[in-house]
Amino acid sequence: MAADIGVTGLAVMGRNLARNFARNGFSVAVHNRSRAKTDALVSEFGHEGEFVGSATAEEFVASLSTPRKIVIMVKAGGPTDAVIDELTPLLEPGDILVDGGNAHFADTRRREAALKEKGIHFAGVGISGGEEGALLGPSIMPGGSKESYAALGPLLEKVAAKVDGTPCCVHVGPDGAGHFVKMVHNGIEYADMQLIAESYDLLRQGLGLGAKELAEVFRGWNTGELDSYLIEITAEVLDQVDAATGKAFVDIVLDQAEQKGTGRWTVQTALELGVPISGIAEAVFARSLSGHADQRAAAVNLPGPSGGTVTGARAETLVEDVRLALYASKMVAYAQGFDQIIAASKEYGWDVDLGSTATIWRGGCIIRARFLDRIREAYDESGDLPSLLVAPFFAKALEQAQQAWRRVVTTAVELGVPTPGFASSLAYYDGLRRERLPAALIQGQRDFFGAHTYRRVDREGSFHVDWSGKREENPA
Ligand SMILES: NC(=O)C1=CN([C@@H]2O[C@H](COP(=O)(O)OP(=O)(O)OC[C@H]3O[C@@H](n4cnc5c(N)ncnc54)[C@H](OP(=O)(O)O)[C@@H]3O)[C@@H](O)[C@H]2O)C=CC1
Ligand SMILES: O=C(CO)[C@H](O)[C@H](O)COP(=O)(O)O
Repeated sequence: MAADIGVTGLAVMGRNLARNFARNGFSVAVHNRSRAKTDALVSEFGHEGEFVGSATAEEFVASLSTPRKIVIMVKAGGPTDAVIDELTPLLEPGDILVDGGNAHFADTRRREAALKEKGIHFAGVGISGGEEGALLGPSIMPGGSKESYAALGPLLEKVAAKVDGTPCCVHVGPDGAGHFVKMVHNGIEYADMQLIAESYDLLRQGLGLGAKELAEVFRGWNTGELDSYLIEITAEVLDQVDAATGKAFVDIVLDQAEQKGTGRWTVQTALELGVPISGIAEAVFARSLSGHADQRAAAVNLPGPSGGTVTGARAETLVEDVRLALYASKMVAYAQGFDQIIAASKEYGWDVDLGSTATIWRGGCIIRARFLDRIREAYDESGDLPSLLVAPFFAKALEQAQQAWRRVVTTAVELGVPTPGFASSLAYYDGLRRERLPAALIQGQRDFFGAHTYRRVDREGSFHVDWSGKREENPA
């Protein structure tokens, strides 16, 4: 019998996605470059559903019902191109190739355009949730044509996570829209993780709390507004004890955060689109700084406070203040991420629905959080919000949090605890709400040294001052 869907690339994500399809009643053709992973999947999990294992790409393609639907789950970049190149000559017009990896959206656009010429649909589909999500229900962000989604959608929606019965899977938009939204998801993931790490660091330094006590703090936070997957797993990580040493697990892990590239892409793309995603950028840079071990070792004795505990009234409110600072900074990260999606949607004509995007992030993915319901409501109520932060729910929450946020940044600065995420998010917030910014002075400087011209607050047009002459203003 011909299989309903194929999965090629059977490492942690592909294997579990294939099992998810099979557990949901689809027959699944499975294939991997090296045969061992295919055999292992069929022998270990064959009882979970109907799998058709193939040793070669030819067998794999031949085992699928037409039009073929093939999900590629391999390393992003060259490996994805290699798989596409191997499969394409075996496919027919109307077949659908899905890239479920973390591809750069520009690669997806290039691949879709090339395959379109051969009549093959190419859909870049963001998938989040890690190993467990792929098996039990990920958040799925499909791009590609409406036509490809008409065929793929029912399968993807069946295996996606569900929240209140709604699948965390909606057609995001054409060509690279799905992978773009997944990239921004990962950028927000970086920001959220950095903010949580700063909260942990400041409370540990400022109050002298141990890892187990901090696990309890995070567990408590997870019952309120901050309820989210990342807060939940933070408590688990902090609770973990290293079997070899009996120390807190977090204390035996090397403090150098790695990255595979999606956070960096988010920032690079934001720079190109001119969108200030400063909180996300700080999170990427904080990981980079952590990895500069030699510089850190050389700088360790530079002057400045190195921790120290907070006492008195400030100590009593620090946990709640940090919770509020985390909540407010997290709102900024999401607002910046959504701004970036809006900018790309306009640039590429994707028409991404922001409320639906918030809906698909409510479950299954790494950034799933209770407050995504509020984001969905905000964009459903007003699709052209100038910033998420001005939506009534968020404006009110920021009002309640902003004084605590300032106290937290002040405390961190006094203690010498680096909080780039909190500080830059607060600076972004203050920058947005400032009636007049010092950008006017920058314009003056630009006009002085480079005759770059400026606009006036009281008249239309561009102007230039003859700085090296009589310093008179002339229309540019
Ligand atoms: N891991 C995670 O939590 C998440 C990963 N992703 C993305 O999903 C995709 C798969 O991730 P993951 O499961 O972690 O696997 P990896 O990213 O570790 O990729 C391993 C898979 O890629 C295959 N592969 C590598 N090079 C080639 C090549 N040149 N030709 C053919 N196949 C090749 C490997 O085959 P072989 O066994 O023969 O070496 C193996 O099946 C990636 O794009 C990743 O970014 C998305 C969300 C979460
Ligand atoms: O895509 C993901 C989740 O949605 C991965 O977990 C993500 O790639 C991890 O990124 P990094 O290794 O850069 O921290």
